[in-house]
Amino acid sequence: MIELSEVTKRFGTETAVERLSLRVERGELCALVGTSGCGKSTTLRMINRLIEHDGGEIHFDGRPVREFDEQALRRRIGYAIQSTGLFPHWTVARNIGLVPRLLKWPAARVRDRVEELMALLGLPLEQFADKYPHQLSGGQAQRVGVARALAADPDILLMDEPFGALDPITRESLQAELRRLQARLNKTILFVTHDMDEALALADRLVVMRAGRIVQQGTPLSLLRDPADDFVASLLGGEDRGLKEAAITPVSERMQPLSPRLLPRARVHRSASLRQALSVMFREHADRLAVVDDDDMAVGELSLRRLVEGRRDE
Ligand SMILES: Nc1ncnc2c1ncn2[C@@H]1O[C@H](COP(=O)(O)OP(=O)(O)OP(=O)(O)O)[C@@H](O)[C@H]1O
Repeated sequence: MIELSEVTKRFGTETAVERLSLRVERGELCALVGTSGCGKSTTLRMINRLIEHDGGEIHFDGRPVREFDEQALRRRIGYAIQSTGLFPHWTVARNIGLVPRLLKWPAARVRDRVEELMALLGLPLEQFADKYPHQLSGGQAQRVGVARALAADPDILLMDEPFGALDPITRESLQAELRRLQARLNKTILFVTHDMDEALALADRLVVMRAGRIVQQGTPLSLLRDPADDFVASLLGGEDRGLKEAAITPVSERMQPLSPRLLPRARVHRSASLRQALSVMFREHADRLAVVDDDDMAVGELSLRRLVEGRRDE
């Protein structure tokens, strides 16, 4: 879907990205992480040619991006950024319909698409369609930005901290929306974030960059368990790595069958994370939990020992 081979970008004498090779497969959600200034945004912007690369090759759908007409390329690649980039004098509906209108979709189809996206992103039409960006909260504006990026149904979404600067609750609900969209629409997403928990929770693949290069890539679990060096280990959370691993491992993976022993009162849902289970144990002073389903029926149990040692028998 997107393939970067030995891509380099220099700004004057400074090398922002150096011989970077990366392949993002169709339907994959890939997160770029790394310290400030390591070249994440530059990498993203070279893909849709907001920045031209100096060396190497970038392919989109099997063709070098240089061969595409720039505007045509950008209409096929959704782009959402933290500052949203909405046009201030346009209504929400007009902002969302921008790319479909540029693609000369008939007016009725544009209208239907805008309505569909507003519903998808939890922006009720009556309430938001005619508002202007300055009348929106930060989180609502970011939803509009994501809706606009999705409007022409691009196969690829590039997202540069689209949920930055949001409170944790709004952020979590937008992350959940992104996961749903990803599952439903099978988009290829390349995502830049500073929030390691966000990257670990959302990404199929994590790509760690340092000084313009990739230092390690793999699934969140593989990187947490086996960071290539101290830099990766500390970026992923240092001594908190264990808890971060627990946060992305569901209880259902470690749960044991119900034993004949009396079921503990403290309980946790089967879809909760091991980190949440640990938190319940800590709060309830319990070393064993009942694992329950949506109907609050016990479907298994989880001991502290099993939670902690689970990996031994994997
Ligand atoms: N237009 C530009 N002109 C000159 N230097 C630039 C330009 N854009 C980026 N750079 C430099 O290139 C390097 C990489 O920048 P980039 O924005 O890609 O980093 P980043 O990893 O996205 O950083 P952050 O996490 O802080 O957003 C930085 O050192 C930056 O100063």
